[in-house]
Amino acid sequence: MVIQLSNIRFSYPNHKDTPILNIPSWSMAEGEHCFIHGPSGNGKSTLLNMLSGILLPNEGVVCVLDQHLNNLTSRQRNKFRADNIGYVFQQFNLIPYLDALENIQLASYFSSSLTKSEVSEEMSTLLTSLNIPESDWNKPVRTLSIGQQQRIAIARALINTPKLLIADEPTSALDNINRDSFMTLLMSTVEKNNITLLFVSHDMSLSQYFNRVESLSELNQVECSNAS
Ligand SMILES: Nc1ncnc2c1ncn2[C@@H]1O[C@H](COP(=O)(O)OP(=O)(O)OP(=O)(O)O)[C@@H](O)[C@H]1O
Repeated sequence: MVIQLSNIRFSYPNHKDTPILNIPSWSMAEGEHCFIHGPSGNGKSTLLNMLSGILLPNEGVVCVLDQHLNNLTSRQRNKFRADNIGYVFQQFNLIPYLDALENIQLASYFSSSLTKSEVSEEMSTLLTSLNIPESDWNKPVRTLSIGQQQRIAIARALINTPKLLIADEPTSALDNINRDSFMTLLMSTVEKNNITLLFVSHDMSLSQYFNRVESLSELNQVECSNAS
């Protein structure tokens, strides 16, 4: 299993009496493309932060790629995340004054899986396959279009050849045309690289791209709804 959650309970330290997650059991197998939907505030980002080892549960076991994240120190979890998990964020989180190559290089800096020359080669391959013309690779990303920035964010998420890709509302800043081309590109890229994909969004129209669709409120048994 790529993800295995058992008896998870989580609440934020400053809101101990407000449980956010209560997940008895949930898993994802290698190669699955899973879409989890839920309204704003019902714990999607909290779940993703737990799967990537940024947050630990108060109870239960988080197992990713056969590694119990609970057993790792925070430093080990950071390394594990850099080596194994790609992340595409809602607001891209690119550094605006750095160019495409520098933004991608930064992600590779935290992982030891590739040498410097392998990183250069892989960056060229990814940017080319994601349709970013070479003439744009050295421009500050803030001067590129939103669609191009989004594609650079995919390249950055894939540079360390992750086995698991996590996407948190990555289409929220895109118009319909850019959204559809982003989704088509994302799905063909994960398919080609045999990457397991977990994608969360409130936008149900995106579910058509996935072979597994779940509602967070069904897998999360938390008693009172946090959704706003
Ligand atoms: N650091 C925090 N401290 C305390 N409460 C938090 C913290 N982060 C999130 N929450 C609360 O936890 C609940 C779930 O938040 P979360 O961000 O996981 O939801 P979400 O489904 O991702 O929402 P959105 O779609 O709006 O991003 C919300 O009620 C939120 O207010």
